[in-house]
Amino acid sequence: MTAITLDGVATAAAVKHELASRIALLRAHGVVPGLGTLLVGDDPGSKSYVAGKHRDCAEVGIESIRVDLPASATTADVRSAIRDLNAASEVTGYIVQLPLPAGHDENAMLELIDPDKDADGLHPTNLGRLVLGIEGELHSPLPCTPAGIVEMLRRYDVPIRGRHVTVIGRGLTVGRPLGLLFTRKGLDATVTLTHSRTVDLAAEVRRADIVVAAVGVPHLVKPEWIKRGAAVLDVGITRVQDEETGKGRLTGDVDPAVASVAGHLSPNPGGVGPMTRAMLLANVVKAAELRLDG
Ligand SMILES: Nc1nc2c(c(=O)[nH]1)N[C@@H](CN(C=O)c1ccc(C(=O)N[C@@H](CCC(=O)O)C(=O)O)cc1)CN2
Repeated sequence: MTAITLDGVATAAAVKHELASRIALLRAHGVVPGLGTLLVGDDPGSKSYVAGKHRDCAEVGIESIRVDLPASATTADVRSAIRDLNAASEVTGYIVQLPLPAGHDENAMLELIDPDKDADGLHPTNLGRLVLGIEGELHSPLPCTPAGIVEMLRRYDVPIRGRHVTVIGRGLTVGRPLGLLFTRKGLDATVTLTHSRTVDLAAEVRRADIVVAAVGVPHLVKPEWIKRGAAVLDVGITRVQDEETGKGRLTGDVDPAVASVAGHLSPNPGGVGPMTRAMLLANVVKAAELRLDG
């Protein structure tokens, strides 16, 4: 068996194409969607992700507003930048790029974001609505990586209802919200959320129809852990040095040999990452549409 590739680049391109016409309609009605980003420090990964988000905005017609603070920024500086973004009328939604440098309390900073401008769905009000299963009029943006994973499975017709999902990693941006999303009414999966203290990780993965690996441990997930035909989504990414070339390259949490057992496999890079970015754009557009309706 060779797994079908869950192509995040192509799927994200399709999502962006669909968004472009909605953005044109918003603009025709005088609503200009604007994404703000707040980046603190000079982590190379975060810088590259933020740059990508601004490129995506330019591609689809969303304005983007960039606020960069040096690594030496104090918590008071970050607080003040968040207050400014809450007040800026051209910013219809924004994100605080994570992780923040050591010494900043991420949860406290996320709590300062105006929930109506929370483009990442990480404010406690929006995460709370996900817990409560509130949908419809009280629009809550979903965290981008979980939303991207579900969207990709949907577009590849991978069944979710009644299926067993094992998520590796309980982080704020992926594992925790993904467990909530998959168990929501309408998606109806059964989820095992594993973490560093899980006793027999291989056994938990072996029973899964869908496996999501989001820990940042290169090639942790082995082919012998995978049920034949399962869908495997490789989210964690690590920068490693290539032994032959000595150059830096990116590697995922899933051993490439998993392709011989899985039914579907997302590459990394080129899988869930581009979908994360596409779902951020979708959140910004949705929030702008609600302004129009309201
Ligand atoms: N505020 C947030 N911070 C972080 C989030 C998030 O959703 N909100 N998620 C991750 C980082 N992230 C988005 O910010 C992100 C990660 C990866 C990609 C991506 O497109 N990756 C490419 C490879 C990119 C490269 O060459 O370095 C891929 O997978 O093909 C986009 C966004 C943590 N922080």
